Amino acid sequence: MNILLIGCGKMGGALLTHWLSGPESFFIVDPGLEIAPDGATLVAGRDDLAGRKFDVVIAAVKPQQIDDILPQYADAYQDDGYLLSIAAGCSIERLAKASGGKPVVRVMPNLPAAIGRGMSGMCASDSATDGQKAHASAMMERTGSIIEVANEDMLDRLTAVAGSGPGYVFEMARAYVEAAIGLGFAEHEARQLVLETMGGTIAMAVEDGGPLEEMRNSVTSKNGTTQAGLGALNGSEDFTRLITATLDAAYRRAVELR
Ligand SMILES: NC(=O)C1=CN([C@@H]2O[C@H](COP(=O)(O)OP(=O)(O)OC[C@H]3O[C@@H](n4cnc5c(N)ncnc54)[C@H](OP(=O)(O)O)[C@@H]3O)[C@@H](O)[C@H]2O)C=CC1
Ligand SMILES: O=C(O)[C@@H]1CCC=N1
Repeated sequence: MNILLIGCGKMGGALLTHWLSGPESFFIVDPGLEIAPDGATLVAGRDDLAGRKFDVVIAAVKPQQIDDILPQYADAYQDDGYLLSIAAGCSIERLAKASGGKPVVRVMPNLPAAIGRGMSGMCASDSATDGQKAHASAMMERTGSIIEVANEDMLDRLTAVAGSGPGYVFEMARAYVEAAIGLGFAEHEARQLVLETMGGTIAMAVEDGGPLEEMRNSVTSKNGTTQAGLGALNGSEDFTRLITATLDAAYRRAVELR
């Protein structure tokens, strides 16, 4: 199976590292790339394809570039080929038009796919076959977990939760480290304390599977240090409101990008 990856930046490149271990042959077009990753073939652009046809074309460029770039490759699909897009927001209708009417599978990955811990969502056009959906899903499973959502609006909501999610988590970790430095730790100590605390806590929550509120309470001694800290963090529910506003803003942006 031949696959053309259009755009091999932060997200496309992260996914590719796991895709390259699969059975497909990868061709990459990205003007910023000088050397192809091991096992892939770099092509300069549309005119460098020598009439080659692809079973899957993957759009991993910015949503704003889709309408300019994808039509250039509209005749590069096999008859039963499909388009897989990871572009935030960009609708199936727009993607189908830009690909010359090909079946479309929209996937929303996230950056921990780089270490095989991605969390993706997927939804497809009515024209996509079960085989095409199963193939896209299997590709994403090589990079972590995937769920199928009922419709595109839910994919845009998933983008706000999981696609952008690592950005919020990195920012929380950054602020947490900054505060630990403020309490007197050296930067490397603060980083270790915070990342091990966050990582260990998340791993425990996943392994336990119980209600997060109960797990939080199991740390919180009456009139103890955690209660004091949580009072400052979310005593008047400001943190809850902030997280809600964060997801709402990201979702609204996904809708604008449709
Ligand atoms: N980053 C993330 O965490 C996530 C991103 N996404 C989606 O992935 C897509 C890519 O985002 P991201 O990887 O962050 O962005 P990047 O800018 O890192 O990647 C886009 C790549 O496309 C290249 N490019 C530009 N023009 C062309 C062209 N004409 N043909 C082929 N390639 C081209 C860019 O090269 P150059 O830099 O030289 O312009 C760049 O390497 C977006 O649609 C985004 O919504 C989805 C989920 C998560
Ligand atoms: O910020 C963005 O638009 C992309 C999509 C999800 C994560 N990064």
